[in-house]
Amino acid sequence: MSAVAACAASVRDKEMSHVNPREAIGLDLGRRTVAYDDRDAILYALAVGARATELELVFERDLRALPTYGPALGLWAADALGERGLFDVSRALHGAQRLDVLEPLPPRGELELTARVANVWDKGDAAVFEVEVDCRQFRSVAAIFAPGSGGFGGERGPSAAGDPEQPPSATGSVQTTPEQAALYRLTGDRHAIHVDPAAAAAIGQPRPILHGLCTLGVVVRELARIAGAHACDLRELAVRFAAPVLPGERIEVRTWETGETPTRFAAATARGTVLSGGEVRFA
Ligand SMILES: C/C(=C\CC[C@@H](C)[C@H]1CC[C@H]2[C@@H]3[C@H](O)C[C@@H]4C[C@H](O)CC[C@]4(C)[C@H]3C[C@H](O)[C@]12C)C(=O)SCCNC(=O)CCNC(=O)[C@H](O)C(C)(C)COP(=O)(O)OP(=O)(O)OC[C@H]1O[C@@H](n2cnc3c(N)ncnc32)[C@H](O)[C@@H]1OP(=O)(O)O
Repeated sequence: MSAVAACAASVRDKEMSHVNPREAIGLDLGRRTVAYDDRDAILYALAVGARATELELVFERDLRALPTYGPALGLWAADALGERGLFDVSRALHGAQRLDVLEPLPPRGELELTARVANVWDKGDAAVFEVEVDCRQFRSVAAIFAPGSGGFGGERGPSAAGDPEQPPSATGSVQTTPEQAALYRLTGDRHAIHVDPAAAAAIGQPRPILHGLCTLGVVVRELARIAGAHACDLRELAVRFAAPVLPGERIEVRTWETGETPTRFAAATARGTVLSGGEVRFA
C-alpha cells in the first residue's frame, strides 16, 4: 500500500470508528431532480437486453421506460450513503432490492427523488443499510451489504425468505453477454468492480461482476415473458442478490405460482443460485 493510500485508510478507519451504524437509521440522504431523455431510456433498455424489434423500448416514437430503470436513477442515494464514512466502501455490495411501482415512468423527463436510510441491520460481521428512494412514480429500497461493519449491537433484521421446495410452475432462461456490464455501466453506475479485473479480484471475484440492477433488469424481462406480461407493466418486485453473476453467464429463472400474488421466483447460473427470495407482480 502506498503512503497516500495508507494515510487515507487510516483517516477512513478513524472516521468510521466513532460512528455507530445504528445512528444512520432515518438519515436524510437528500433530494435530487434527475432528468433523462430518449437516449438514456433506450441505452438502459439495450443494456438489460432489449431487442431491436421491441420498438417500445428502442424507438423514441413509441418509447416506454422500463420500471426497473427507476432504482438505477436513484443510485446516487447509495453513493450519498457511501460518502458518510459509515462502512468500508471498498467491500460493499448491493445485497437486495425492492421496487414498488406507483405510476409509469415517463419515457423522458424529470423525476423528483428523495432518499433516506430506512433501516440498518446488524448481521454480526456485516451491516445491511436499507436505502429508500421515493418519488411520485416509485419507491425503491436498496439493501447495501457492508462486510466488517456489523457487531454494533443493532437488530439482526429479517432473514431471507427460502425459495419454495416444490417444482417450479414455469422456467425460463436468458443469456447475458460478456459485454453486458461494460455496456450497463454507461447507464450511470461506473463502479470499478464491474469492469476492472483488479477491482474485482480485490473483492474476491474471478473477474468483473454484473451490476445487481443489470441482472434484475435482465431477469424481469424474462419474468414478464414467462407471465405473458410486458416488463413495463411491472408493479412490484423484491429480491436478494445471493451471489454475483459474471457477464456472459446464462441465467436460469424459476417461478412458482402459489395461488397468491405476488409470484415467487429465483434464478441461478451454472455456478449456483444468484437471485433468491424473489417476488414479482405485473399488472
Ligand atoms: C451497485 C452495486 C454495488 C454498489 C454498492 C456499493 C459498492 C456502493 C454504494 C456507495 C458507493 C460509494 C460512494 O458512492 C462513495 C464513492 C463515490 C465514487 O464516485 C465511487 C467510490 C465510492 C466510494 C462509492 C463506491 C461504491 O460504488 C459504493 C460503496 C452492485 O451491483 S454489486 C453486484 C450485485 N450484488 C452482488 O453480486 C452480491 C451477491 N451476493 C453475495 O455475494 C452474498 O450474498 C453476500 C456476500 C452479499 C453475503 O454473503 P455471506 O455469505 O457473507 O452472507 P451469509 O453468511 O450467507 O449471511 C449473513 C447474514 O446476512 C444476510 N444476507 C446474506 N446475503 C444477503 C444479501 N445479499 N442481502 C442482504 N442480506 C444478506 C443473511 O440472511 C444473514 O443474516 P441472517 O439471516 O439474519 O442470519
